[in-house]
Amino acid sequence: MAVRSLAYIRVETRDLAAWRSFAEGVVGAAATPDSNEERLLLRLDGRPWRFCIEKGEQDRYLCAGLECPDEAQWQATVDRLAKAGVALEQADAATIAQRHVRGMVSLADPAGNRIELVWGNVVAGTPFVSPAGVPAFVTGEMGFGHVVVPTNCYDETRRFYKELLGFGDSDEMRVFFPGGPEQGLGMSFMHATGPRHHTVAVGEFPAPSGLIHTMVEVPSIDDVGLALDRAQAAGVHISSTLGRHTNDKMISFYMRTPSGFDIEFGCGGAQTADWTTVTPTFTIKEDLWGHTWDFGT
Ligand SMILES: Cc1ccc(O)c(O)c1CC[C@@H]1C(=O)CC[C@]2(C)C(=O)CC[C@@H]12
Ligand SMILES: [Fe+2]
Repeated sequence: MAVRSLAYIRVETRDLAAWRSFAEGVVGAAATPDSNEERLLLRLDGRPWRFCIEKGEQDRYLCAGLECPDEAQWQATVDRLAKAGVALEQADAATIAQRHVRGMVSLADPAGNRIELVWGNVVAGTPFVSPAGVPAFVTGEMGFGHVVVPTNCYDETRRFYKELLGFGDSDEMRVFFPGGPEQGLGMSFMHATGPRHHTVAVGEFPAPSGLIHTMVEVPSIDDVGLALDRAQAAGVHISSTLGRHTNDKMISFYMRTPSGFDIEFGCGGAQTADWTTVTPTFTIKEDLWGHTWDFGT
C-alpha cells in the first residue's frame, strides 16, 4: 500500500522553445513526435514520456506523478487517503490516456504541492535515443529521480508522505543560512518502496516556481561532466558546482531550468534493495565535498 517511484513531472512554461532547446541540447532528453506548440513531451527512457512541459501563462512546476506498483496497491492507497479526509479528484479517461497510465487520482499534500497518484507501466515500444548523446538515464523500477518540494508545515507534510503514501525516512538534516533561524531549516529525505535513496524530499524553504529541484541520474561521472560542459556552453545558470552528497553519495551539479526551478544532474546514487536493513540517518554536514551554491536571482 505504498508509492514505489517517481513516474513523471508536469511543468508550465511561457517559453516552450526555450524548454525544448534546454531539454534536448543540455539535459539530453528526447522530445516525442506527439510534442506540439502546446505541449512538449520529453523521454528519458522506455516510457512514453517523463517530463510534460505545457504552454501557459506562468513558469512553474505543476505536479509530480507518483506511481504505485499495481492497481491493488494504488486502490489501497487511494482508500487510505480518502479515509483520512484528503480531497481526491478522480481523473477522466482522456487525462489517464494523456498521462500514459492505467489509473489516476489527483490531490495535494498539506503544503499544497500537487500530486498525481498513478499506476501502470506503459511501454513506448521504441528506443530512447538522446539527442545530446547521453547513453541512458538511470530509471526503471527506481523511477526517473526525485523531487524536492517546499513546505511551510514541515511536520505535517512529512507525516502525510509517510503515513498516507507509504514513504519511509532515509535522512534528515537542518540547513543553516546566514540570517536564517537559529534552529536551521528542516529537510527530510524520504524513500518510496523502490531502491532509490529518496523519491520525495521536503524542505522548509520557499520556492517561487513551486519546486526546489528535480533530479535525473546518468550512469557515469563522464556523463555528468559532459552535461556540465553543455550547460556552461549554453549559458545556463549553474545553481551549484559539482559535489557529492553525504546522504545518498550522489555526485551532481544543479542547473536552472527555463521554469525557474533547478535540475540536479548526477550519478552514483546509493540504492537499497531492502529498506528494513537500513537505519535512517541525521546528517550534520550536507556534502562530502563540493556543492557551492549560487542561488542567483
Ligand atoms: C543535501 C542534499 C542531499 C541529497 C540531495 O538529493 C540533495 O538535493 C541535497 C541538497 C538539498 C538542498 C537544496 O536542494 C537547495 C539548497 C540547499 C537547501 C542548501 O543550501 C543545502 C542543501 C540544499
Ligand atoms: Fe536532490
